[in-house]
Amino acid sequence: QFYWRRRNLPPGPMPWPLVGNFVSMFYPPPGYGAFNRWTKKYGDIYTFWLGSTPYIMINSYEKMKETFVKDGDTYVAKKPQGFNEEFRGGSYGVIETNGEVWRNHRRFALMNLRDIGLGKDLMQEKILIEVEDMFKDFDSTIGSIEEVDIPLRFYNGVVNVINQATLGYRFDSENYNDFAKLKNLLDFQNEAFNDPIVMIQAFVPALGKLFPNHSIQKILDGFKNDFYGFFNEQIEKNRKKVDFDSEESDNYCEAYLKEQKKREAEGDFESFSNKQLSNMILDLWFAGLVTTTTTISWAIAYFLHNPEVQEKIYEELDRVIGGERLITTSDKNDLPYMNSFINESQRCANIIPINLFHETTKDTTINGWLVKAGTGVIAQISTVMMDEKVFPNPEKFDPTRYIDKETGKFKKIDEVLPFSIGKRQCLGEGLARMELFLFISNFLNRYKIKVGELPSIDKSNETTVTPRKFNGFVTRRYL
Ligand code: HEM
Repeated sequence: QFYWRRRNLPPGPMPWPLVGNFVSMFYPPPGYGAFNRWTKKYGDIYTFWLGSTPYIMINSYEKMKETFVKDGDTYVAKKPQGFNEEFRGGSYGVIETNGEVWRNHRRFALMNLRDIGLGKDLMQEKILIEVEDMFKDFDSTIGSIEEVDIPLRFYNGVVNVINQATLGYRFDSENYNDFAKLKNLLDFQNEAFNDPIVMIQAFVPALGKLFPNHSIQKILDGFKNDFYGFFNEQIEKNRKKVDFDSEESDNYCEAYLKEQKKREAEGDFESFSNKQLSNMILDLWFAGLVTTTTTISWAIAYFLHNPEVQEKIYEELDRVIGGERLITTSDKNDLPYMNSFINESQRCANIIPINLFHETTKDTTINGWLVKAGTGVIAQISTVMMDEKVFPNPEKFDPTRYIDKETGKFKKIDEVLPFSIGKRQCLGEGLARMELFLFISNFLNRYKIKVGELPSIDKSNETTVTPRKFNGFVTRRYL
């Protein structure tokens, strides 16, 4: 059957019965090796099978532009995944929905992010409050003989940014227990999905029955009530506080509840439902938290591994900032090396070894192959970010790749696309970029870091790219 179906698809690695190419993807983990190998062998378009579903992989920036950008509407849909709909109780949220639901809610979320301050200085102010809180926390550890968990401090800050943006409040000492409970759930979920037997069930659900202790359904059931319970409780608290007469909203939930009321008054009880709201908050929370914190932890790990990078960063900060004042986005253009460092961290951390699963919305042609509507397609960003033609010696961490030799300014390279490409490009890109810049530059400006043991930057022991864990000491640079 595979043989028959493969005849009409771009050539690629031979799939195995039941699992397709899933197993080979982990030789070696987390998958870059296999995708690179196949790109070299079959070119920038080939077919990869997950279980019995084929996905056409797009592996160069040029082809991504031809498909996901120039013909965006054909590549806009996500391929529905059964386990996801079962978890949510239907098709809800923004990450996995299609058509009108997706379009309306993506637009509304983007508009709201802008309104609550992304386009103005308001979002920056909120992030800088978290930066200062992180400073207080780090400062209190100075002189202690115990090493501190450095990535955890960033995690706390990023959680507060996303919680402020979605629900309008931050976690502090008074509600720390809520946060601790939530963090346990998130850690549990992250670890569970690092197990290949769990991951493959997303594509071959029947395998769950063979491995009852690793059943994806059991794992999802284990935390879904707690997650929805937490978000629903916060939504109801918010509902009680909303001033429905005011046009201004301070967070996503408040704006949503106002829109809901407006639509209900017009007889529309469907499009802004309560269930959609809890799923939207879940999506924004999940998509925004792990990605950003994982990237920051890798950036600090690369910093620790590269003394020459440390020197250049400190030299630029001393020259341009020259003291402990807070760095803001208005300093961004004057810190080309810092921007290059963050860019290279995103490229090398390459946290999404296989991008999200799309499908074609109509019959089309890819590289001369006729492709039917509903065929899986993936913009394989991790391969493009390791393309040795664009990034010579791609394994090397080298921020100078982005420094223009003549002007000394930051130079954008299109192939660095951690936020993906096309109509479903990351909805939180603006927020994430602001967070990465403000958290990382302010931290490195204020502190010197010393760690007993360098964090590992080897990814081959895990099936996904997980946050780096490390402890160390910090001291103030200017005191
Ligand atoms: C360093 C941080 C981040 C990275 C690397 C990242 C990366 C990505 C990628 C690769 C996609 C998939 C796009 C595709 O389907 O091709 C995506 C989608 C998405 N991201 Fe992010 N993201 C980050 C931060 C955030 C933040 C902070 C938020 C929330 C405020 C967010 C919300 C979303 C949402 C909602 C989607 C789905 C968009 C849609 O389907 O229309 N992300 N992100």
